Amino acid sequence: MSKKPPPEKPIIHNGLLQTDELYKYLLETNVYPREPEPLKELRALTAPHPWSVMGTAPDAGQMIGILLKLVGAKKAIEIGVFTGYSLLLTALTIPDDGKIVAIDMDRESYEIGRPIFKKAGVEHKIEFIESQALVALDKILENVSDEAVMSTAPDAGQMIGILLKLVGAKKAIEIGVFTGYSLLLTALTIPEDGKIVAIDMDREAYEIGRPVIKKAGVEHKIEFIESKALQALDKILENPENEGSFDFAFVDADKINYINYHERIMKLVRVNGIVAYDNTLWFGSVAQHESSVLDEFKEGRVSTIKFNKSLASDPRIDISTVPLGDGLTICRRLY
Ligand SMILES: C[S@@+](CC[C@H](N)C(=O)[O-])C[C@H]1O[C@@H](n2cnc3c(N)ncnc32)[C@H](O)[C@@H]1O
Repeated sequence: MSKKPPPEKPIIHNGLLQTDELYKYLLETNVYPREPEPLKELRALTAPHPWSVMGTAPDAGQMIGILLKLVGAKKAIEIGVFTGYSLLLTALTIPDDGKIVAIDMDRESYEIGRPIFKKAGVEHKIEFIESQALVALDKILENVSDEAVMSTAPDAGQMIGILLKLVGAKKAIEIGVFTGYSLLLTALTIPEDGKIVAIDMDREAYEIGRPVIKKAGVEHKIEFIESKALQALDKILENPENEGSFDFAFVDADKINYINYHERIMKLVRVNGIVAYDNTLWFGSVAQHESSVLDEFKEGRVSTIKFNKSLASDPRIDISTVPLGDGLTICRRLY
């Protein structure tokens, strides 16, 4: 926008109000006396800009401030930054650990306001993205769906719930927790004095879901182990009392290790107990020719094919692969 020629006539700032006097009255009575110093400074700094009219009007800014407070905003996104009046206002309003993703293709104008954000001590809350907004938004959304795809699919979850009830599971083990969808589902299903050993090397993701687990009143059933799963399983197996002590196991972690997990879990789950493996159809790639598989699925495809083959010929289990979610293979330990 800043590359456009500036307007020939100055534009009057009276918005939809009938007269400049009325607008001036509003600003001088309600807005300027309460406008924080850094915003005043930024407005003054922007005033000589040929496109200063692009800055968010301070009266509208005041309303945005109220809305931010009402929703208790901690994470905000802004499309269209210019020199940053509304951005600074947002940064001044949200808490110290808040975050604003601010998108504008015009870095030059953003740099005008930046020293004031710095001086106001709020620059750490801002992630400026110099980009066309649609491109930036699509990129942000890619990330969200990548993460969302990690969670166990709700239809597979429903089946896990039935299985837990059928085996009367009281003691379960889960490998691959992420934010805890399947973990919470298990915790909600097993009895009050039930126990789940939940293993994941990523505590951060677990902490995202933990408040929900707490609120649901089931946190006492969970023992979270932050560790690489193989190490944690070997440690659990050091105690012979743990052998055959689990009614149910759910595995939803790195595909390359499924074979290794299976050997250990066969020792931990009791005879007649259930083990469910997630993602055993690996986005459909197991039935595709390698040449037509996307690069990011190739490694998982090879591991999954190998794993499925080994389960199919494992005499210690009954198996059934159900096309729920990304493929759920259910095994019952026979001996
Ligand atoms: C698909 S997600 C699990 C999703 C989870 N079941 C749910 O319902 O949201 C996979 C998880 O496995 C964990 N993981 C991957 N490899 C691991 C390993 N070797 N040891 C422990 N955790 C691992 C990742 O940190 C990630 O959180």
